[in-house]
Amino acid sequence: MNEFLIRLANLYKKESRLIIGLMSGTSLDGLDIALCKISGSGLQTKAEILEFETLPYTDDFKEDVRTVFSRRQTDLEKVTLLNAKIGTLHADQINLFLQKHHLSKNDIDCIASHGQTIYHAPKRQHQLADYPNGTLQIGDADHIAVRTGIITLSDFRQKHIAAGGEGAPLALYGDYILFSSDAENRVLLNIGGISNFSWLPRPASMKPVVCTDAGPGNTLIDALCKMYFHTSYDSNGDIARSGTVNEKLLAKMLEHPFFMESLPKTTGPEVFNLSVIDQAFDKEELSKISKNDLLSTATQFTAVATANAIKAVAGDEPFGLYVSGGGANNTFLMEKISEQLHAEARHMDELGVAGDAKEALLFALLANETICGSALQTNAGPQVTMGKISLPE
Ligand SMILES: Nc1ncnc2c1ncn2[C@@H]1O[C@H](COP(=O)(O)OP(=O)(O)OP(=O)(O)O)[C@@H](O)[C@H]1O
Ligand SMILES: CC(=O)N[C@H]1[C@@H]2OC[C@@H](O2)[C@@H](O)[C@@H]1O[C@H](C)C(=O)O
Repeated sequence: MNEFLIRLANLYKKESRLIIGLMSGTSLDGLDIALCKISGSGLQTKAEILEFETLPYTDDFKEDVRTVFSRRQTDLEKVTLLNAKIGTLHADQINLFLQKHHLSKNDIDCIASHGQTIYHAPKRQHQLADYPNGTLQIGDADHIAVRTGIITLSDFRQKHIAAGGEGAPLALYGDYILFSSDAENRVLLNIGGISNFSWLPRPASMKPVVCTDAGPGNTLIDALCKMYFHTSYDSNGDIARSGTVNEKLLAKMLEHPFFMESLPKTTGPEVFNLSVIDQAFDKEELSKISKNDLLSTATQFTAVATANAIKAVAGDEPFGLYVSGGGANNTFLMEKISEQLHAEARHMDELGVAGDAKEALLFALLANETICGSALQTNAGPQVTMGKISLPE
C-alpha cells in the first residue's frame, strides 16, 4: 500500500501534528507560510505558530498573475500555465523555508495550501440563473506534494460551495475554534485586500456566530497608491491622513449595491476596484479632487463600509474588536474604524496569535479537521470537511 496513505490514515492518532499553512491573498503581496503545531480537533483544538514568514513576490511575478487576476476576459493558456507555475513556486518556497529552519520533509505531517484566488463569482454577483456560486484558486497541489514530498491538502473552497456556501469566508471555522470567549462578545476583523470579520457572541448568549466579507479592505487604497503615489500601499495611512475626505464622493460610493445585500456575503477585487470611484463621480467631478483627498476618501470608505457591516450584526451589544491582516498596520484606517464603532481597535496579537499569520493558520486548522475526519460544528455555515488531498507518490 502507498506509504503516504498509511501515514495519512494514522495522522489523527498523533498527539500533535506539524502542519504548514499557506496563504496567498488578494493583495498579491507574497506567500504567507506558517508552521503550526496543532493538537486535538474541533473545539478541543490547541494551535501554536512555531514559525511564520511572508515571502514577498517579485514584481515580475505579480505582473504575470495580474494578467489573469480578477479579469473576466483572460488568456486561458496563461491560466493553465500559472496553475502549474504557482504550485511549483510555492513548493520551492516551502523547501527553502524547511532548509532555513533546519526541518526535514519527514518532520511535517501535511501542508494546507490555499492557492491563489484568481476569480470569485458568487451567484449574487454573476446573476446567471443556471450557474452556481463559483470561485477559482490556482497553484496546483500535486506539484506541491511531489516537489516537497509532503502530503498536501488544497482547494478548500469548493466543498463549501458544494454544501451551499459561497466558498468564503472560511475564517469562521478557525475564528470560532480559537477565539470564542465566555468573557466577551468578539469581532475578529481581517483587513487584507478585502475586509471580512467573524462575529463571535459569548457562547452563553446562545446567539449565532456570523462570518462575512464587509467590502473593500486595501484594494482601493493600494490601487490609488500605485496610480498616483508610485508606492504599493499607504504606509501607516500617512498619505490619507494628509488629505480631507470628500463627503459627497464618499456618500455616492456607499450607495454601491453590494452594501444593500443581506449578510453573510462575499466579494472580491472583481467588484471593489477603481471602477467604484469612476461609477460614483464623472471625470470632471473627479478632476477637482486632489490625489491626497481621493486617498483619504477611499480610506474612509473602507472604514465606514467595514463598520456598517459590523454594526449590522452586533447591534447595540458591546464587543472586543481584534484586527489582523496588513490593514491593521494602517494606523489612520484603524483610528477611523474605531471612531465609527466607538470601540478600540486592538491588534489581534493581543489574543496570542500573530495577526499577519492568522489566515495561514486558518487553513492549517481546516486541514487538521479534515485529517481528523471531523466537520466543524459551528452554528453557521456548511458543516463539512474541506480540502482535496494530494499524495507525493
Ligand atoms: N505598514 C503598513 N501600512 C499600511 N498598510 C499596510 C502596511 N503593511 C501592509 N499594509 C496593507 O496590507 C496589505 C496586505 O495585507 P494582507 O497580506 O493581509 O492581504 P491579503 O492576505 O493578500 O488579502 P486578503 O485577506 O484579502 O486575501 C498591503 O497590500 C497593504 O495595503
Ligand atoms: C475567494 C477568496 O479568496 N476570498 C478571500 C478574500 O480575502 C478576504 C476575503 O476575501 C475572504 O472572504 C477570503 O479569504 C479568507 C481567508 C476567508 O476565506 O476567510
